[in-house]
Amino acid sequence: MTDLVLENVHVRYGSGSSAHDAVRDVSLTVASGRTVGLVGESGSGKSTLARAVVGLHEPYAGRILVGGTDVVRARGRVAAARRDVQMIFQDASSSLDPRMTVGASVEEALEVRGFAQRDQQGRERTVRDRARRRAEVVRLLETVELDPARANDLPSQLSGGQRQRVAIARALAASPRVLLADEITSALDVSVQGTVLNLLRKVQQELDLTVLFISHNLAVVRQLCDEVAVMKDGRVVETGPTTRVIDAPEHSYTRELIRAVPRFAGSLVDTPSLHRGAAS
Ligand SMILES: Nc1ncnc2c1ncn2[C@@H]1O[C@H](COP(=O)(O)OP(=O)(O)OP(=O)(O)O)[C@@H](O)[C@H]1O
Repeated sequence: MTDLVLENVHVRYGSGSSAHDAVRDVSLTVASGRTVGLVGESGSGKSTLARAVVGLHEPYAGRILVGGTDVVRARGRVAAARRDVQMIFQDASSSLDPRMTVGASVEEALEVRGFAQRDQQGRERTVRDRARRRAEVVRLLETVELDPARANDLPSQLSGGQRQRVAIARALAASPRVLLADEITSALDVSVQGTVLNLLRKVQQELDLTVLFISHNLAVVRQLCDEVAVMKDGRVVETGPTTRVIDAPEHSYTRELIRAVPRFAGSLVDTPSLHRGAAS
C-alpha cells in the first residue's frame, strides 16, 4: 500500500521581500493505486507541488508522506523512499541526454536509481551484471511498447511520443510506487496524445501505481482520474470524485475553469481517444 499524503505543504520561492508562496497549506491524499488529477490555471502551483514531492524543491512547512514515510526528512538518508516516487515531465526532449542512445538512457536510469532484485533469501541485492541489466532494459522498453530494436537510436531519431515512452521507461526503471505526471502530453501532437495516455493507464493498472496527474485538459482528466484536486493561487480549493467535481463543481473557480474549456460541457470531442491497444 503506497498512499501519497501531503499535509499542510507550503513551498516558497525567494526570501525576504521577494518571497513568493507558490504552494500554500496544501493537504491532499492520493490513495494507493488511484489516480488523482491536479488541475488549475497556469501559475496556480501544480508543478511546484509535484516538484516538492520528488525533492526538486524543499517545502518550508508541512509533511510529504509516501507509504507512511516522510520523504522530506528521509531525503539523503533513505534512498528507497525517494526511489518510490518518480516524475515524468512535459518535455521529454529536455529530460533525455541528446547524446545518449535510448538503451543507454534507460540503463543509466537503472544504474542511478539502483537496479535491485531479490535474492533467494528475499533480500534486495543491487544487480551489477551487465547482461541482466540489458535484459531489464529490453523488458522496460517492451513495457512502454517501444520496439527494443530502437535501443540504439538517439532521442533525435524518435518521435515526440516515442521520446515520452523512453521517459516513462526511465521512471519505471526505479520500480516506483508513485508516479507524478506533469502535463506529459501537452508537448505532443494531438494524434499521439491518446496513445501515451493509454500507456500511462496501462502501466498504472498493471503495476498498481499511485498517480498524481497534472493536466490542463479536463476532458482527459475526466477519463483518466478517479478524483480531482483544483488549485488556485497555490491552494487546493476543491477536491472530490472526478465526475462530481466536473459535473457539479462546488467552487466558483472550478466552474470558471470548466466554462473556459471550449465545447467541454458533457462532450469529449476534443479528447484524444483513450482506449486499450492503440498503436503509437
Ligand atoms: N523557479 C521558480 N522561481 C520563482 N518562482 C517560480 C519558479 N517556478 C515557478 N514559480 C512561480 O510559482 C508559481 C507557481 O508556478 P507553477 O509552475 O508551479 O504553476 P503551474 O500551475 O504548474 O503552472 P503551469 O500550468 O503553467 O505549469 C507561479 O507564480 C510561478 O511564476
